[in-house]
Amino acid sequence: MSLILCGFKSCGKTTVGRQLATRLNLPFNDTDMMIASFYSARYNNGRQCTPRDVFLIDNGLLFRSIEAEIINSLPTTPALVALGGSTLMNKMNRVVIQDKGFVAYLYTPSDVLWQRLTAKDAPWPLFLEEDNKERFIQIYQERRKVYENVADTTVDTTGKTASDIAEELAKGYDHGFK
Ligand SMILES: Nc1ncnc2c1ncn2[C@@H]1O[C@H](COP(=O)(O)OP(=O)(O)OP(=O)(O)O)[C@@H](O)[C@H]1O
Ligand SMILES: O=C(O)C1=C[C@@H](O)[C@@H](O)[C@H](O)C1
Ligand SMILES: [Mg+2]
Repeated sequence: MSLILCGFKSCGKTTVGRQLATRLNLPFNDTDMMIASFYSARYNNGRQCTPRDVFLIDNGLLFRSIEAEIINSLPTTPALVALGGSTLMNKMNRVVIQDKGFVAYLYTPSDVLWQRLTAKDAPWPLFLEEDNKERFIQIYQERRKVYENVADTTVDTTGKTASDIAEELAKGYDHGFK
């Protein structure tokens, strides 16, 4: 069974996912990184770039279209998948993902996320022109409902280290999430 991590930007999908993949001995598929690799190979003569670079090309349009392809081509064999923060805002992606494996939502309180997002040198593209907390809270609440609807389980990450969260999920995986 594949285990798929979803949640808001900076909740820890990549950090936890990498540790969990090692712990469960599963291949790690981080869709944001796959988008950047796909773009580098197909459009950038193999020159490396970040997911953010791809996002900034046309305010996310190309990013979204590559993302949909990547989601469709995720392996059918067991893997650990870390999604992007907005992957599940697309209905087709939601349908495909729910069919690909067991989805875990990493719930993180908005204040913790706000701190992480505003502490970064490279802010989230959507915030480049709208760097205000009210807008962030609105997006947070909209997305939270979607994550909760899609996910098969929720892990409250409050006060936990990435390795605590990875261990909690690894135990759930080992027991078939019963
Ligand atoms: N449980 C945690 N406690 C403290 N810091 C954390 C925790 N999980 C992740 N972080 C930190 O938060 C930041 C964002 O983590 P990460 O990149 O894993 O998030 P993400 O969900 O993959 O974000 P994105 O949606 O941008 O891919 C990193 O600096 C990471 O070290
Ligand atoms: O929350 C978002 O809107 C995003 C989160 C990242 O993981 C990337 O998928 C991209 O930067 C968009
Ligand atoms: Mg990530």
